Amino acid sequence: MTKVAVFGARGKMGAEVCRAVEGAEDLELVAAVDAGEDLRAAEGADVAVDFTHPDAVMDNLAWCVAHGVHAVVGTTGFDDARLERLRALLAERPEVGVLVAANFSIGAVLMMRFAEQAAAFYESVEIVELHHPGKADAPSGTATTTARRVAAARAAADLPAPPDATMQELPGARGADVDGIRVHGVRLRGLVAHQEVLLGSEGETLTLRHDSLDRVSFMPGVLAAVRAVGDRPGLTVGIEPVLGLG
Ligand SMILES: NC(=O)C1=CN([C@@H]2O[C@H](COP(=O)(O)OP(=O)(O)OC[C@H]3O[C@@H](n4cnc5c(N)ncnc54)[C@H](OP(=O)(O)O)[C@@H]3O)[C@@H](O)[C@H]2O)C=CC1
Ligand SMILES: O=C(O)C1=N[C@H](C(=O)O)C[C@H](O)C1
Repeated sequence: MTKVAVFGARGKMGAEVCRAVEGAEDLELVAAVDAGEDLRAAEGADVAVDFTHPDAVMDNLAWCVAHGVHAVVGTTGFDDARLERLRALLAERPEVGVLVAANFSIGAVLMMRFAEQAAAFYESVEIVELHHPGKADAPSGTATTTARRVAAARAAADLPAPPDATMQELPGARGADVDGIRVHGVRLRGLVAHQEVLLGSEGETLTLRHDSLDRVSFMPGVLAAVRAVGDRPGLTVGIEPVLGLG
């Protein structure tokens, strides 16, 4: 049995993860910790799963690494600087594994890969992410990750910036600029987590869309990561390696 602690256990994702762990025969939920509660409840855990808040996650991970607890992290807000800090923490405890993923749903992982593959073939690309109105961060971690991967693929293909004649705009009208890719955010009651990648060239467009209609969509990826992280010392970014996607 792998002993699992959940941080953010009373949140939307944390509660779903607690249910998924309790329903898995090879996993045991040993701690369910929420804001203001003592992380020491997780001391006996093999793996901690963090779905908290971008402001809280780094302290939680510092605690995990210091206590030799592997971690699976869904909380967003990981830029290069944060990943570097995490690598530095892990260098002190090289036996510990931490897996950070912007999105644990299989469809979203595939969407990001397909967008990266298509990027070199289209002059234009923009991303629209659509989420529930309780989301704290914008753009979403998934949209930011997608934009960075698309931008890298375009750069590798020597593509110039997407065409855009805008000379005059209200602030925000053209979305956020992530590595030169425009990302637009929608917050709407009734939504869970959705994204469209719009690609266009002369005479055609390609739209890649993914919808998480229920938070159960993230659970197969989270459980696969929980089962794998103990055998992956150091930092793993994304769930592709765990899914055998290379
Ligand atoms: N990678 C992925 O596949 C996914 C990632 N996410 C990300 O996961 C994060 C959480 O999302 P969601 O569940 O919707 O958010 P919620 O606000 O519903 O849940 C977050 C929970 O964490 C609690 N919390 C805050 N600080 C701490 C702390 N220091 N220790 C323990 N618990 C804490 C919050 O308590 P309180 O409300 O009292 O502050 C709340 O109960 C977000 O960053 C989101 O973007 C979401 C879905 C999928
Ligand atoms: O806050 C959410 O809900 C989600 N957050 C992640 C993100 O920011 O990409 C993953 C998914 O989009 C749901």
